[in-house]
Amino acid sequence: MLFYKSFFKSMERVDWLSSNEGTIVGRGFIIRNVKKEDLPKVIYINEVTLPENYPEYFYEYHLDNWGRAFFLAEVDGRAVGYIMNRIETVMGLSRSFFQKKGHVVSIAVLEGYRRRGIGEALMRAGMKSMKDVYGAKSVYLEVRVSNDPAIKLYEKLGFKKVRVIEGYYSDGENAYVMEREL
Ligand SMILES: CC(=O)SCCNC(=O)CCNC(=O)[C@H](O)C(C)(C)COP(=O)(O)OP(=O)(O)OC[C@H]1O[C@@H](n2cnc3c(N)ncnc32)[C@H](O)[C@@H]1OP(=O)(O)O
Ligand SMILES: [Zn+2]
Repeated sequence: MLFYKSFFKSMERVDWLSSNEGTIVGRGFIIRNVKKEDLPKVIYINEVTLPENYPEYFYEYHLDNWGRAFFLAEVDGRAVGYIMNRIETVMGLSRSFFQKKGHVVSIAVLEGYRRRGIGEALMRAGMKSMKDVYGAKSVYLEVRVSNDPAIKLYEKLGFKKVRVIEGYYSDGENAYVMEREL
């Protein structure tokens, strides 16, 4: 499948061992698209890792509309991480007037499975899909100003802090908006 072949080539780290239809295989983990029956696992990971939680229909809405940019990471058959994205149409100042922008809505990896490349692989899979499948020209996200691990991950992938949103989170914490071209 061309999509996964070019994804394979685009990896900077050489930790992709093989790939086949619908599945990307990394070192000790696989990344694959989320199916409806996976949503309880995604919701579980979200609830144990992040204070930003959503009703089930919110996940279903993203799965129904941008399911090819919604990924699950598994280790030995256990769901350990996910990335949920959406595509928004914005008015661009250059190129075409209306431009598609990817939005990383939520990403998380279970605590015991961090620092082994899963978050980065989820981000790369999501960005690749938002660009190749959905035609996004850029991607952005919000992140707590105190969330160093996530900010480091995004900076490693070329995201830049573009602005601060005061009091973005329900506990009053500010968010950085971070963005990069695709
Ligand atoms: C848009 C949003 O969803 S914002 C909220 C983001 N999600 C969360 O904060 C949930 C809790 N945190 C997590 O789930 C994880 O820490 C994540 C998703 C941020 C990162 O997932 P991981 O699988 O640990 O990331 P991964 O191992 O791929 O790290 C990739 C790079 O990110 C950076 N990084 C990740 N974690 C850290 C850390 N704790 N300290 C410093 N740098 C880090 C490093 O540059 C790392 O590369 P390296 O290992 O070669 O140094
Ligand atoms: Zn957001």
